[in-house]
Amino acid sequence: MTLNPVSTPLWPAPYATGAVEATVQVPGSKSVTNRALVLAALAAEPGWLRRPLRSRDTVLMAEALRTLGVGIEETVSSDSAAPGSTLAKGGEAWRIIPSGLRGPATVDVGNAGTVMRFLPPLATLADGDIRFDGDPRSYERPLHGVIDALRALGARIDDDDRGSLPMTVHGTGSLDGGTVEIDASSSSQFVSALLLSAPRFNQGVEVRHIGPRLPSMPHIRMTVDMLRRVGAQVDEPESGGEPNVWRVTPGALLGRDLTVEPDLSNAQPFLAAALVTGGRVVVPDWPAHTTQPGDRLREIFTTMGGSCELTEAGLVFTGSGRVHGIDVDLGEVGELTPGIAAVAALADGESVLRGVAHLRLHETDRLAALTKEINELGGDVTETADGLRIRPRPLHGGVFHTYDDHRMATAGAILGLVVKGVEIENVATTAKTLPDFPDLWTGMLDGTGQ
Ligand SMILES: O=C(O)C1=C[C@@H](OP(=O)(O)O)[C@@H](O)[C@H](O)C1
Ligand SMILES: C=C(OP(=O)(O)O)C(=O)O
Repeated sequence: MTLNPVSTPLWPAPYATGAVEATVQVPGSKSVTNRALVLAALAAEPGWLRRPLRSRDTVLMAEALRTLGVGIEETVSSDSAAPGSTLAKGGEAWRIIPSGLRGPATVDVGNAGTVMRFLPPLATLADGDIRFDGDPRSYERPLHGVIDALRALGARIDDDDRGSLPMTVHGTGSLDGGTVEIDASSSSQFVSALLLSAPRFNQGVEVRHIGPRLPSMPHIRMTVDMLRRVGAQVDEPESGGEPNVWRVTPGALLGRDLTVEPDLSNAQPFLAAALVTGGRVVVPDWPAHTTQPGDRLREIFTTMGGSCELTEAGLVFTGSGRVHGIDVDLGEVGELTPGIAAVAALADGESVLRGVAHLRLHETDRLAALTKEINELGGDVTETADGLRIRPRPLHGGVFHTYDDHRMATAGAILGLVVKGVEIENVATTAKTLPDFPDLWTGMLDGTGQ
């Protein structure tokens, strides 16, 4: 793929003149918010979503569901935490009122993998035609697994034989469901998409992954866990089922009251700030148990030189002043790769990041983008067949292009903390999952003496 840097406003990445010391309240998880919206829309009764993430990806999901007839009422309450929750008080709560799904309608997926993959199965349950369109990049991201599977399960989809967007799902109000084989090696979201709507398919679903290694298993665990919490019956490999096979039984879903955890993958740049400056960052409300892949940062950033402790105040992450290289398979936690690559470029030794070939089909070709942008600041990164080899070298300032990728922008900001003169092109792209990023970042540095 050719990377075309575009010319948009530059954001001078703040330089930290000392060790970062801060507490950062990280907004809610994109993956939890968008799963919860889909499950609530399919439920048999209204539900609540507290402290949802409000970002481009989640607003696109909410807007799409509204277009299909679902009621989503937004309230700002003085106490949006569920009773008994340890989460700080205040924030938003969304009430989701399911109703018969209907077309004709057009869904804008933007460049949200969760919207473009999770909603076509739901659209088969709508009465009428649902057209899906999105950003130019959404046309290039893999969707064939969802389209082919839905056809095999009884849906009619018009995609002009492209296997990608734009496309129209001709909803008939129901889907047979049944057994389907898919190759989900390019995105775990194919599996999650089919499972999430399956309780409403006439026969439920049996999804069999056939093909090379499936990425992002924690995200599939999150899907299974959230389905079970709303009353669905799911059989899966990790509870004694057949490897690579998931089964969902048809049945009504409950309307729940769910409080969204902070987005642990979006906690990454803040933890990285402590790591690369030898400082200390506290992330309140870090869950003791979670399916979020970002929880792996505790182990990965400890190997890279920091230490962490889960306390009443949240996760306390402390840098040691040294950053070490790492040899790690990130296949399960691919979305952490850009931030780990940025830290690795500042380490005292070589890093090899493996198992993430599928990142070439994320928001941008992340392997090419990281290689090009870190090298343009003086780095030495090479692409391997399934990842990156990073040999740290002294870096210098320059423009860090982001290619409409939120995680490229936050990776550039990590570098800018310790490399003077880094300018991030289009930092606004962080709005995909973390709209307040520039303010959160400068707020973190207030008092650090930048
Ligand atoms: O299901 C989800 O919420 C996600 C699954 C992963 O997708 P892939 O399996 O396509 O990498 C991850 O990278 C993405 O950020 C979110
Ligand atoms: C890959 C990502 O997003 P998406 O949900 O669009 O796939 C990501 O957030 O890193």
